[in-house]
Amino acid sequence: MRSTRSATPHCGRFGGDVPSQQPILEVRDLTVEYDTGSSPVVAVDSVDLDVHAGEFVGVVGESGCGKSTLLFAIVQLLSPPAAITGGSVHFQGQDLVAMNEKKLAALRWRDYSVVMQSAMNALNPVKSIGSQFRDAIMSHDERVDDDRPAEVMRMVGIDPIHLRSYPHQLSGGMRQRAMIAMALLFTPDMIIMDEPTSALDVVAQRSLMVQIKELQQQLGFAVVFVTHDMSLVSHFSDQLMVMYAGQVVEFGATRAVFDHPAHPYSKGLLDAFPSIRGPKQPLTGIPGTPPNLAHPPSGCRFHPRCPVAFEDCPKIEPELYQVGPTQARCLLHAPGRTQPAEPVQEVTS
Ligand SMILES: Nc1ncnc2c1ncn2[C@@H]1O[C@H](COP(=O)(O)OP(=O)(O)OP(=O)(O)O)[C@@H](O)[C@H]1O
Repeated sequence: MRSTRSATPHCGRFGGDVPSQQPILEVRDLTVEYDTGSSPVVAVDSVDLDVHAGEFVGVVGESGCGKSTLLFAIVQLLSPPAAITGGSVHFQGQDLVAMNEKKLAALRWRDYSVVMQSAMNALNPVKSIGSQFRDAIMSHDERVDDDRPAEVMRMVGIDPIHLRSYPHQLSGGMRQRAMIAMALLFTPDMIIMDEPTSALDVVAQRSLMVQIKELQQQLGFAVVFVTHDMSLVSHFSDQLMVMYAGQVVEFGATRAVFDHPAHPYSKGLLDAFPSIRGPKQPLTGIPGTPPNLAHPPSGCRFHPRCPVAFEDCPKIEPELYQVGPTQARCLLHAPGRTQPAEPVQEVTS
């Protein structure tokens, strides 16, 4: 059986400190388009991301900003009309974009696993959990102890007797836990999770998140975790990537982004959910709606909704600028620029 690892402290590419080791996942300039027949929908636009061993990276943003497309592109599970049109994904130094399906299948489950939103869709309804675990084991040329399925079930808090159960015989929370158990069969180096708790009630969600975090700290795997729930990432992720309209608009240590959001969109997201720390504040949403990614706004994509937009925002495309320990794609932070006293435009709600 593969050995377990211990987590090492480190931080991401934009985190401010010097990473302690090579990233296990290096995403560079990754671009994904949906071919819609007319104008392509650029759902992921030149995204960079480094993930180090044992790191928990949260990816947040409103619905439709490209979070799931990014995850599917990283693990090479996109299907038409989506396609990677630029950039690279290296996992442990291996180029996943150039890799054939056979080699990818050998890496999946063993070196990295994927846990999606709905276990009911991911699990085969006509096979018992144990039989699906055996299929995953047998598809790899890897020796695994006979009691490993029972062991991973125990790790996620499910009685191994349920290896005999079919997915429909388990509750939603148990199915998600069973998916996570399956993801742990080979003790992978990284688990990619796309809103794994979104179908659960708040209590089950918390308990599953705590368990994921404990397992991550105990076994040392890295996690890339997509959610629209800021309170989840505030508790569990080390690094935070905020996406808007297919782009990374802010990246940094989670605490730094929460304490001092550098992008007006990050601030809007934070102001839209209740904080358990500090004084009670009225919740404010973000006015307007995310743009159509086939025709994104000119300049800064957030400018039509931004409360502090100024005259350059519709004209100049911002880059990711270093802002203290984080990076933000906002012209307010462009070198040599100063913040105007008043916004120059009305925000549409
Ligand atoms: N099959 C498709 N054809 C065209 N455009 C698509 C298709 N699937 C997704 N998109 C577009 O790609 C963009 C990104 O979608 P994606 O599902 O990755 O966003 P998301 O942030 O994960 O949203 P959610 O939180 O709702 O899952 C959206 O604007 C969406 O309209």
